[in-house]
Amino acid sequence: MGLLKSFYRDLGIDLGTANTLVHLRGKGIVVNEPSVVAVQKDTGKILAVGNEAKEMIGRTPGNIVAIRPLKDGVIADFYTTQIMLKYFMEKAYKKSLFGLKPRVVICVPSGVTEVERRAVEESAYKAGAREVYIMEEPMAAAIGAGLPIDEPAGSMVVDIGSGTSEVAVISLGGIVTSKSLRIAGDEFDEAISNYIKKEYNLMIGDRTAEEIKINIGSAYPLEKEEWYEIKGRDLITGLPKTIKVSSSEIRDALREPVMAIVDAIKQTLEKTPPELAADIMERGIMLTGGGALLKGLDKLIKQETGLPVHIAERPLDCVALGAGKALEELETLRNVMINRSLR
Ligand SMILES: Nc1ncnc2c1ncn2[C@@H]1O[C@H](COP(=O)(O)OP(=O)(O)OP(=O)(O)O)[C@@H](O)[C@H]1O
Repeated sequence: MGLLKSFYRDLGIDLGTANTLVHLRGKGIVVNEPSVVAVQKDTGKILAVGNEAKEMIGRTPGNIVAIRPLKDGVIADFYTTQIMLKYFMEKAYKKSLFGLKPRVVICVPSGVTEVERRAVEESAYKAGAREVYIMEEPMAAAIGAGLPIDEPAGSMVVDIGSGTSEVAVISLGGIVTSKSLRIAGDEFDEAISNYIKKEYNLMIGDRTAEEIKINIGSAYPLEKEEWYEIKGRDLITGLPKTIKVSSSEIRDALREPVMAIVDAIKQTLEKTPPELAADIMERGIMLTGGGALLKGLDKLIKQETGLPVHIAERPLDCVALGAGKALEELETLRNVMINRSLR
């Protein structure tokens, strides 16, 4: 196979806590599935991965459990991550990886330890990669959002995923200053569950909490406040119960984790060299990741920082698009990788 043809096997992977996206060179994003694996409890046998696994949960006998092998953006279960990664890579090619041995760019949160980074690298090799490049998520997000990362000017990207939020200032292809916090979409869901439990004695599931967040969750007062009906289990009677919650209640419930992200942005701005801060004042802050879709988050950040705030065109796809682009322009963007290793 010719060198050029072999490049078309390159994969850019956003191995996310909630979703994994795979970008295949020349094709775009070809896999976008939940980072979930269905496992038989007693035998530990893996029954399904991704969409299929998510669909199985709750609809099958109780001995099948859902595992999210990543927690807070890092690998919590190495073996399951490796199986999941292999499945998604094969799905990207629509065939077995046997003999393909692709080059892979895979993204990790900027705050990870050496051990956590190596675990990601190792799982990609075990899944069948030939060459692995590790890239920091905010860098990939910035490239995917179309920010001019190699210019000698400062750009700020805030990537809010489900496990981690990353704030970074980028200039000349490098991260100048950054902050990574393990507060993101999952903590928003948890804050909603806790609020409903405390105020209404109602137990709700993770999916319901996420549904509430997506439907009526907000960070800034809405033009028209909304109501949402939810079903759960009454903690006192043990019986099913339905209640209605308002968007303003949910906004209050979300205040703490949302403000933690706003504070991280402010702290990063304080550490930013003045020239780059001046660039950011002009260009504004770019929001990426699913959390960027929380209603009014852009308005709140604008109010709190006084800076213009933009939401990326495809916030959920930015990291995978950026990883894919980095592979396409490997020669010019090589310096944006943390490391490259060959087997
Ligand atoms: N419309 C929306 N409003 C608020 N949150 C949303 C919306 N759509 C998706 N989300 C949230 O975005 C998060 C998923 O985002 P994303 O796919 O960028 O994260 P990830 O890459 O899986 O996580 P991480 O980068 O932390 O590993 C989830 O918490 C999801 O609930």
